[in-house]
Parts: sequence; C-alpha cells; structure tokens
Amino acid sequence: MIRLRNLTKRYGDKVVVDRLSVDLSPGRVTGFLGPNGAGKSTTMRMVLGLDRPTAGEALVDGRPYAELRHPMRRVGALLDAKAVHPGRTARNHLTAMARSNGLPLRRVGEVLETVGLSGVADQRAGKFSLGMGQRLGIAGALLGDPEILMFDEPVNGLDPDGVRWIRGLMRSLAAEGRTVFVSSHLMSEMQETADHLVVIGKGRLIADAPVSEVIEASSLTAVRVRTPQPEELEQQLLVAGMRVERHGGDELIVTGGTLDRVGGVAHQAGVRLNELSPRAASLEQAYMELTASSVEFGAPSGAEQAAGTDDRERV
Ligand SMILES: Nc1ncnc2c1ncn2[C@@H]1O[C@H](COP(=O)(O)OP(=O)(O)OP(=O)(O)O)[C@@H](O)[C@H]1O
Repeated sequence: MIRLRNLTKRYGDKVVVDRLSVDLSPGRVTGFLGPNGAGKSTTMRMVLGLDRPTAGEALVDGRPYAELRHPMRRVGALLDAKAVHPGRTARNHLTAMARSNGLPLRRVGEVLETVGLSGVADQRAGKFSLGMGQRLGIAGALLGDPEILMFDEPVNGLDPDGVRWIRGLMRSLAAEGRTVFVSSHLMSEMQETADHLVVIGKGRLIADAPVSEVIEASSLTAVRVRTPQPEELEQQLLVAGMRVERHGGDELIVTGGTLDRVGGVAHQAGVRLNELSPRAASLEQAYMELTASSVEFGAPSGAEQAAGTDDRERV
C-alpha cells in the first residue's frame, strides 16, 4: 500500500505537488492522470525517495522509501526507460541490478522471460527499439518480485501489440494482489486497464474514484429513453431536476439522473417506456471536463469552454 499524506513539493515559488492525500490499494490498477506538468512524475519520484517532499509524506507500507530494508522487493518502478547503460546487454543490466540489491540471480532469466526479451537478452540495450527498452525497464521493475509497482507512462511509443501486452501484464499483476500505479495520457487505454483513477491538475487532487464513477459523473453520461408519452415524461423529469433533450418523436436524452431515477420517475408518472438505456461518456470526455481548468500548457479545448470551472467538484 502507498499512502500519500499532504504530499507537497515546491520548486522555488512554484507548487508542483500540492497537499496530495491518497491511498493506493493493493489488488487493483490505479491510473494516475493529469495534464502535462500536473506533477505526476514528481509524485512518483517522491514515493521512490528520488525527490524530497517540501511537506507531507509518501509512505510505502507505512514507511518512507529510504527506510525500507529491501526496497526493490517492496516497490518496483519504471520511471525512465532510457536510464540504461547503452553498452550493456539486457542480461548484464539486470544482473548488475540484482547483484547490487541482493536479489537472486535466477530472477534475471525469469523477468526476461516475462517481458519477452529472452531472445535478445545478450544484445546491447543501446541497440534496442523504444518498445524493447520499455520492456527492459519493466523487467527491472519486476526483478525484486515486489508487491507494489509504479509505471510512468509505460505505453509511450509502444505499438498496439506492446500496448495490449502491457495492459495484460498490469491486469495480471493486480489480480495477484499487487498495487499497480500507472500514469498515462492514453485515456482509451486507461479506460480498459485501470480499476481506479487518481486525477491531479496543477499538483492538486481532482478525483480519487473508480473509473466507472468518474465516467458517470461526466455531464455527457446520459440516459436514453423512448416513450409514446414524451411530453408527459419530459415534464416529470424536469420537475425531478433532470435535464432533458428531445430527439425525434419519441426519444429523450436525460442528463443529471441515473438509469434507476429516470425509470422511477416514469413508473411513478405511469408513463410507458419502450427503451431505457445508458449512454456512457468516454473516459476521455470525462477527463477533459475534469481537468479543463487545470490545463497549464496548450490551447483551450472545446470541452474546457463547455465545462466551465466547477466540474471538478462532482467526483
Ligand atoms: N527539478 C525540477 N526543478 C524545477 N521544476 C521542476 C523540476 N522537476 C519538475 N519540475 C516542474 O514540476 C512540474 C511538474 O512536472 P512533472 O514532470 O511532475 O509533471 P507530469 O505530470 O509528470 O507531466 P508530464 O505529463 O508532462 O510528464 C512541471 O512544471 C515541471 O517543470
């Protein structure tokens, strides 16, 4: 378990991570999302003791990383896949890591197998493609067979096959009861891979919730209803505080209410329904709304203009 308590990092005047308090639980993949510069890498670096918090703390199994007796057996991380000596072979790189951390050398062969690099284990890492480099970085993270894994943008630059492989790997690590914490900018990928999300913007917590809740909270998540009595139902839904759009003769698109609530209102009003179905927003749409006011770099998006600034309160 990773526990962040009021974790704060300042560089000069700039607050990069701002009083972040989150628990990352075992047995699930937690996606770590936020616009460029939001503070994701800095947070991960503080968990690993690579950056010192200005205030607050990042605890691994109740202790700061620096106080762990066998850190690589507790936490494995991929932060920068390029942090490998280019002249070393994959096997030598992992062997050196295993030796310096007191890990059994048999793990080298095992993790090379897990990441699919056994066939190129004796080639120099400097000659590796981006995807092979990522796999080698992941092998390093797995070397100590740790309960906690952190991956900073692990699918960066991977082909679809590699992306699918990483998804399967993370799911299986979580299914084994491990804590998996992964940052990514690929929302469709996170929607497939993560169980839970931590979203930050400008260093602050915006959301800490299951993926399904983040999506449900989007204003674009709606309920589609078809009824032969659209006027009557619209009236009752408006009275119940929901928003209704009429589409065609018998179709209503309802926002601001769950499937159950819409069904309940129809039932109470004695309105017959021919269809009652969810229209889920994508995680990307939900994310764009949530972070609209936290994007530091880049042009404002359509979602930002549409979403206003209060949406982050909803999750
Ligand atoms: N050593 C440093 N000195 C000064 N500022 C830094 C340092 N490291 C990071 N920052 C600043 O902290 C902010 C957060 O950076 P960080 O890399 O943690 O964000 P991120 O969410 O991982 O971004 P990205 O998605 O672009 O990787 C940025 O504005 C960055 O410029």
